[in-house]
Amino acid sequence: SAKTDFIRPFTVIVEGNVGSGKTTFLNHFNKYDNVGVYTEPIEMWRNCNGYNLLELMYKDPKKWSFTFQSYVQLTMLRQHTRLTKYPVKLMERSVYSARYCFVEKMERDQLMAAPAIAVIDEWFKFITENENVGVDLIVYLRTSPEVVYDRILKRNRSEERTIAFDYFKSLHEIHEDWLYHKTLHKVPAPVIVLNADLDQSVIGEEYEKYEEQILNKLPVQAHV
Ligand SMILES: Cc1cc2cn([C@H]3C[C@H](O)[C@@H](CO)O3)c(=O)nc2[nH]1
Repeated sequence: SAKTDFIRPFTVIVEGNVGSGKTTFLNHFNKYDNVGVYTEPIEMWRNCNGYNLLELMYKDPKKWSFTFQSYVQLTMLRQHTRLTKYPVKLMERSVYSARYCFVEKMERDQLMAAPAIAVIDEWFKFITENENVGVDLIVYLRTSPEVVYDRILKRNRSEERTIAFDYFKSLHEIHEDWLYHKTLHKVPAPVIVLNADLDQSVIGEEYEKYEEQILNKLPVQAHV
C-alpha cells in the first residue's frame, strides 16, 4: 500500500536528569489507549552491531563521546519519525535534549573536540529543520541532584556505576537552564514542570494534575 504521508501526532517529550523517573512517568501514561509511548532506545546504544557504545562512552568518554552521541542522535531521529496510529506520542527524551543537554555537557567537560561538536551540530540543524521532528509539549521531570543520585545508586545500572555525583549536579543545572530558566538553548515547545522528587507512592497525583494537557484533552480554543 502507498506509504501514508507522515501526519505528526500530538508529540510530548519527557525530559529530565538521569534517574528523574521518566520510566515511572511513561508507565503511568502507557495505560491510556490513545497514547503511543516511545522509550529511550538504550538497548540500541548497548548493542550497535555488537558494540556497547554506552559502556564505551562511560569507560573512556574522551575517546567515545562523539561516537556515542552521533548514534544517539540517529536513534532519537528514528524515534521522532516512527509512524504511529496513536493521536498522542509520548517520547522519552529527544534530539533536543541530546544536543542541548548531553552534547552540551560533553562540550563543557571538553570530552568532545570542537570539530566533532561542529559535525554533531550540523546534523542537528539539518534534522530539526524537518517539521516531522517537531514537538508540541515538553514535560520536565524536575528533580534535585541528591535525589537522582540516590536513585541511581539503588537502580545500579552497570554502565552507570562509575559516574560521580558532580556529573548529575551539572546535568541538573543544564536541564534547569534549558527548561526552567530558559536561558541556555531554544525551547521547542511549552514546558510543564513536574516535581519529580516526589516518592513513587504519591507521584501519581502529580501526574494527574497535568493529565489533560499531556493527553491533549484540553478543550480546543474556539477560534474567534
Ligand atoms: C538523548 C540522550 C539520552 C542520553 C542518555 N545518556 C546516558 C545517561 C544515562 O546513563 C543513560 C540512559 O539514559 O544514557 C547520554 O549520555 N546521552 C544521552 N542523550
